Amino acid sequence: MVTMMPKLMSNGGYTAVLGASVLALVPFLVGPFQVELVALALLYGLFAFGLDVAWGRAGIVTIGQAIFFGCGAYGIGLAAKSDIWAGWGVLGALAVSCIVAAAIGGAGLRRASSPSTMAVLTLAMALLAEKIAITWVGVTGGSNGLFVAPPSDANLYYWSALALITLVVLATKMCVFDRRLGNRLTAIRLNEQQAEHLGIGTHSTRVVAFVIGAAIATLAGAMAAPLITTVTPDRVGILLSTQALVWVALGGRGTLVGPFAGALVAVYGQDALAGSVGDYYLLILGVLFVLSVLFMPRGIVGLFEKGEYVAPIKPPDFRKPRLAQDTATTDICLETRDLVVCMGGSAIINKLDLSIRSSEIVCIIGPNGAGKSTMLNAISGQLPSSNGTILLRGSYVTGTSSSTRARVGLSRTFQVPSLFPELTVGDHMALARQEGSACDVQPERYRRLEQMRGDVPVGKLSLGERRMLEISMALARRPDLLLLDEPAAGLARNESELLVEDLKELRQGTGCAIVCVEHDMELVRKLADRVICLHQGRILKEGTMDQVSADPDVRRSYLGQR
Ligand SMILES: Nc1ncnc2c1ncn2[C@@H]1O[C@H](COP(=O)(O)OP(=O)(O)OP(=O)(O)O)[C@@H](O)[C@H]1O
Repeated sequence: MVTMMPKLMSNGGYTAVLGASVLALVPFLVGPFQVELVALALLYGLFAFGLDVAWGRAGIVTIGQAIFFGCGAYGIGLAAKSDIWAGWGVLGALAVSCIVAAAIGGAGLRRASSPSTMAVLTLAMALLAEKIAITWVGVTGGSNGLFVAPPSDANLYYWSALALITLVVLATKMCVFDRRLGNRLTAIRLNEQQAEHLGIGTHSTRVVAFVIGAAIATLAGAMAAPLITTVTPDRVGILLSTQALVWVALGGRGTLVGPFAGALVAVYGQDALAGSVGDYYLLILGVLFVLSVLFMPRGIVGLFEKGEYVAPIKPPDFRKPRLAQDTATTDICLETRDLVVCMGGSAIINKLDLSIRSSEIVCIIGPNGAGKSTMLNAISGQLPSSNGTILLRGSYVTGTSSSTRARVGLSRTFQVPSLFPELTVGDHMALARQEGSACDVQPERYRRLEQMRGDVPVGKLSLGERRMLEISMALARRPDLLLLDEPAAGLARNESELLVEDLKELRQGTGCAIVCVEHDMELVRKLADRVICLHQGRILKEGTMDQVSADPDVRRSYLGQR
């Protein structure tokens, strides 16, 4: 079995340790001023690394990351002002940062939000934080800021900073990137829709990543405060936030050393060019950002990258969440009552009553635009229903997310296979099993696909193989109900016939109920226990294929077109 996840950077941990060992020699090579400059650049790198957890790994566009860096710096400034142990300043700043990040993430990363929501929210928060820092003179010192004594021993401080950075980077790699959370972040970044349907709570996962990034930035800010010496409002502001974005883009998003490389280049560039280009340096930085996004999408590190790291996945125990139970639990697997789905002001699904038994294979047919895909989307939680109820295995799931429904036992596939670009077949299955079960039941053909094509990226698969892989992933959860949206579309006749055999083998082996939207009437005839013809969002006729196809209304509205 393939148990590897892709590819985020080459031998990341070793690179980090090797880099730290080389950097430890810096105090032997340069004077105290330069040592402090390198320390500050590395701490900016740590700040950018925190940003990269949010942006590079979780795809969260944040324009106000300096709020958290500044929070750490002000924590130390306030501790110095109050003459208390600096550790209290760090702990207080961490607590404030995590709470603020959780609040911003909770509000800005909801399912209904677009990426720009988070960008605008963090931008507004950074402007607000800067305003507060300027006006709350009694606490923050206003524009004059707070003084923090510089380190008495530059070399010792440098090594302490380096140790902290190495520790944070390795801990983040081992406890986040190489673990289940890291795999989830990869999945969400590559294909959020499929991640949801695998059962990954995309909202909570992203919020956790954002909070981790904020905590790292806070630590960086706290450690940098004695090097900055005066903590002023610009430490929480927009300029530093956008500079950090440039550092990450320049160094390489989603890599361990990229944010550090970007920060080092930028800080040293600024130092070297400050005299000659003055404020134009920011313009140069902006141009660098655009160029690196356009021509070096993986930044400086990407230029040297060969392989990427692989993280073992430990498949968890399969658990289904508890939901409110309906009183009459039967062998009914799926039930919709008076289901209404409105889009563009009209009811696409109109008071649909549907009942699917365990182990039953039901094919949904109907003319284009009848609402078949909409029905699947509403049942799987991708579309909200406007009215009515949906029960899965007797549990009310109306209004719940796709990931919750996946955890209750619903899996689905899409008209166009929804996979994770860049990942291999083995990666897909490892990810699906991480969220599902290690002992899933797969038809023979699917097992062979995984064994023989495990290392093949999905982009190189045929349509038939992609469809098989998508179904195979859906099965990793050992679902009670499998929804298939036109699984035979684009397949050759012999592939469709194999698909029928696969689905029957699956039903036989697992007792899973299957609801299959399909236009291929030959396939429907061979596969279905029951056929439902949908028309204008309502059931026009249901029964065996012979009963449905003999119905005059069905012939007029649908079969006449075929
Ligand atoms: N986002 C949307 N906003 C408004 N109307 C929509 C939207 N998506 C789909 N519709 C409409 O809903 C109706 C049902 O679409 P749906 O895709 O569910 O039909 P279908 O039965 O699956 O058709 P097909 O067999 O062609 O896939 C169509 O008339 C379509 O135009």
